[in-house]
Amino acid sequence: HEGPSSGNGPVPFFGAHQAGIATPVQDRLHFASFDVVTDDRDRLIRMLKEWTAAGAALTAGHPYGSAAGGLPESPPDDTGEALGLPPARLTLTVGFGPALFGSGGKDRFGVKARRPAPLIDLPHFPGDNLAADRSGGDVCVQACADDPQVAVHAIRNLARIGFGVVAVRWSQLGFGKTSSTTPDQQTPRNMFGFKDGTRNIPGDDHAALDRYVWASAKDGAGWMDGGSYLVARRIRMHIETWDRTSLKEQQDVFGRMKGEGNPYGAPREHDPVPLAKLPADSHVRLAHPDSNGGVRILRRGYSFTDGSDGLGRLDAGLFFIAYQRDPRTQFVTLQNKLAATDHMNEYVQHVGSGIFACPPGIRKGGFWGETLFT
Ligand SMILES: C=CC1=C(C)c2cc3[nH]c(cc4nc(cc5[nH]c(cc1n2)c(C)c5CCC(=O)O)C(CCC(=O)O)=C4C)c(C)c3C=C
Ligand SMILES: [Fe+2]
Repeated sequence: HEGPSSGNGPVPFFGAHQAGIATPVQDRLHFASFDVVTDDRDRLIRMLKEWTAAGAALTAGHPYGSAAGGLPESPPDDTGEALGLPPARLTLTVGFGPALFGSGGKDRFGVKARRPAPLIDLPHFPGDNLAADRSGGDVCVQACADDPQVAVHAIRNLARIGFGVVAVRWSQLGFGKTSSTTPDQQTPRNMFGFKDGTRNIPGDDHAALDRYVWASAKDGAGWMDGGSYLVARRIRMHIETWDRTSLKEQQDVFGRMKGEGNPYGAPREHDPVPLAKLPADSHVRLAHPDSNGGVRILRRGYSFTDGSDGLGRLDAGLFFIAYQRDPRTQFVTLQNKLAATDHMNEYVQHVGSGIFACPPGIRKGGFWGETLFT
């Protein structure tokens, strides 16, 4: 796989693909969605160039500019709370939402004609209860690191640099990665206590990445060649209900055993899934490629717990992140299937949503979004 799978070191910032997609999953997430608050295309481009310079510094473990040695009369360039911390495998992944390309007769930044066909407005799915203030956005940044302070510092400083050009619309902290892109590691567990990420696309399976994750110029939008489409869903999990549910019912929901993580009808976690042995409405049977014409996605989600909800219930769940080549045939196909009959729907609800076109990797001397804006 690309980059180290543990340790405090840096993950390369420049390359053919953005880091944070196929690179090994870190422990922590700070995901931010921004609205662009100016109509000035040149200002937006200038900010993306400055974000790029900052991204290169921060992912290498350096402050962006001066944190404590600058002019006493000015606020420091860098806010400083990551001084002395290692890079912690920080990755920053940028994406562009549908609204950036304009709607109706408006073409805010002169890119309307370049909106890629896969960057759809997601349809309403049965059971969705989406909050506007946790959905959408013009630009997203996924910051992942093994230290939450490093991920939060990165988003905070990008927001600071972007003042006057972008404003945070919503953001989400995550912990306890729920999927692995390195199958040699132990599979992490989600808030339901189940191993999550067993059958994910591994970050070193280049054939599968080319087929299911990396967009291609052949798909229509040349500027997205080597990029990927990100779908994010804030999925609330009804923990208290789940915790009163029998072990058998919990296992029936997934069609996998809670301890080992093996599928019904097979002894080991990574054994092929004997689909006919799983309940017809189980999550794994419904999400499996063989139930969906071969469709696969790269999952890279995190658990979240944002305290309690004021009614004594944990405000917890899964911040689901999936990367794919075309959401129309991948996420939408799967979510239509799951929303209709997944047994898990008794215990979860989708409350936030976003879709973003993540451009290809940055070349040295280039900038985030260069292929879109030039
Ligand atoms: C639209 C896609 C998916 C959503 C939304 C989703 C939500 C979700 N999933 C879990 C827990 C598990 N999911 C597992 C497997 C799995 N899930 C999806 C897709 C979505 N999940 C896929 C494609 C797969 C793999 C299917 C396969 O090929 O077998 C598993 C089993 C372990 C694993 O393989 O990862 C668990 C557990 C939760 C809790 C959740 C929303 C809260
Ligand atoms: Fe799942």
